[in-house]
Amino acid sequence: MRTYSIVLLPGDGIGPEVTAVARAAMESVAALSGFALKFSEHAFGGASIDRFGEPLTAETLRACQASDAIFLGAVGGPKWDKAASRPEAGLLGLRKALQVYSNLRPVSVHPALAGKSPLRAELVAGVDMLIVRELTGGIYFGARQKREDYASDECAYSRAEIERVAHIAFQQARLRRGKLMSVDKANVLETSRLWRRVVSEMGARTYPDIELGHMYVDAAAMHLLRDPASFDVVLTENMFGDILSDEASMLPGSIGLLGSASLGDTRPGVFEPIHGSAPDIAGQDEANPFGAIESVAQLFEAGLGETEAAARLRAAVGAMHEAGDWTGDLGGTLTCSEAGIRLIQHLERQPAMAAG
Ligand SMILES: NC(=O)c1ccc[n+]([C@@H]2O[C@H](COP(=O)([O-])OP(=O)(O)OC[C@H]3O[C@@H](n4cnc5c(N)ncnc54)[C@H](O)[C@@H]3O)[C@@H](O)[C@H]2O)c1
Ligand SMILES: CC(C)[C@H](C(=O)O)[C@@H](O)C(=O)O
Ligand SMILES: [Mg+2]
Repeated sequence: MRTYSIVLLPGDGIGPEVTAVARAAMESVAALSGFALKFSEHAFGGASIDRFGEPLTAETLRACQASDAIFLGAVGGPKWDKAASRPEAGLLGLRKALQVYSNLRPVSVHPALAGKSPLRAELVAGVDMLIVRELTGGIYFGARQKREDYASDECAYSRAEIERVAHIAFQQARLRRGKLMSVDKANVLETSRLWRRVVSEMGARTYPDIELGHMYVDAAAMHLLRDPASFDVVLTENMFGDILSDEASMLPGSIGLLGSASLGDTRPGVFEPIHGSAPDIAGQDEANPFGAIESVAQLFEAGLGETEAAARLRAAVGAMHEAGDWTGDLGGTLTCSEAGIRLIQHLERQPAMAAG
């Protein structure tokens, strides 16, 4: 039987809560789809600081490198805000070490969710976009200085770093509606001027079939709310992508819904919901696990090539939306763990439904 090794990094706050649901869903789908998963779980982020004094140990990194795919819950929290090495540094270290330079964050609005957005239902109806965020460069990884009354963070990009993530975005656009919007701040930043020049050259030379546009990030933040359904693939650098994807999570109505795939040129990829550790609701079994579940669907599809398993999972989530089976952030009554149990019930009903 096909067997894959999966590393689980539950992390902190609601991370372990959504990871428990993700693991149960993975086990259920694997059994239904006829493959096996071998899990190993490791402390990561704040949990790893507490046990080992650092957010990402060499042993955890080795286990990740030897796996087929990594599922990550979330890291961080006020407890470690003053730690010498923060939980978030472990996350950045993992992304860099694995060279997962492209982060794919799909944003779509299931018809049953149209009334859940703070935007009018008719504005968000039909939203289906993919944010491709550069993940291992830019200001997150530039040189830093820190003195008592002065600090600096450098933002740098090379042509090669821009080209490799832009290829991913152009190729995704080909698989979708053929539109790519590159977002930068080329009216101010040198890195953005290079970004725009490189992406434009690639569009003209290699992807003339793709309808390529450019927007400044401030205008993009506005257009995302004015006409979100007009976006197909959005390509942007590391920090702009972080910010725009949290903004875009309000189109379907909750940050708890969005998943992501962080991919490099080889396995393993890292699959994680876009939200954080949510200290305000941690420990209360209130978190929405659907972002984690969407990340599992991406793990199956982009990480393992198990597309049928991903489809099963997404169909079960769709059935839950149709039934109004939601957690409190969407106005539902389910706890996080109840949502997980309900999801597995929907999954197990599927084959019978298909046969009947
Ligand atoms: N990938 C990651 O691990 C990741 C991502 C973002 C933030 N963080 C870290 O998480 C910590 C908290 O950050 P924050 O509060 O700015 O962002 P957050 O995403 O944790 O929470 C923002 C708000 O969204 C809500 N929320 C988040 N996920 C939810 C879910 N699944 N269901 C329902 N509601 C949800 C929270 O309750 C909170 O009100 C920080 O330490 C931050 O660095 C980690
Ligand atoms: C926790 C933080 C380092 C991380 C980021 O900024 O990339 C998070 O916000 C995310 O979106 O995955
Ligand atoms: Mg973020």
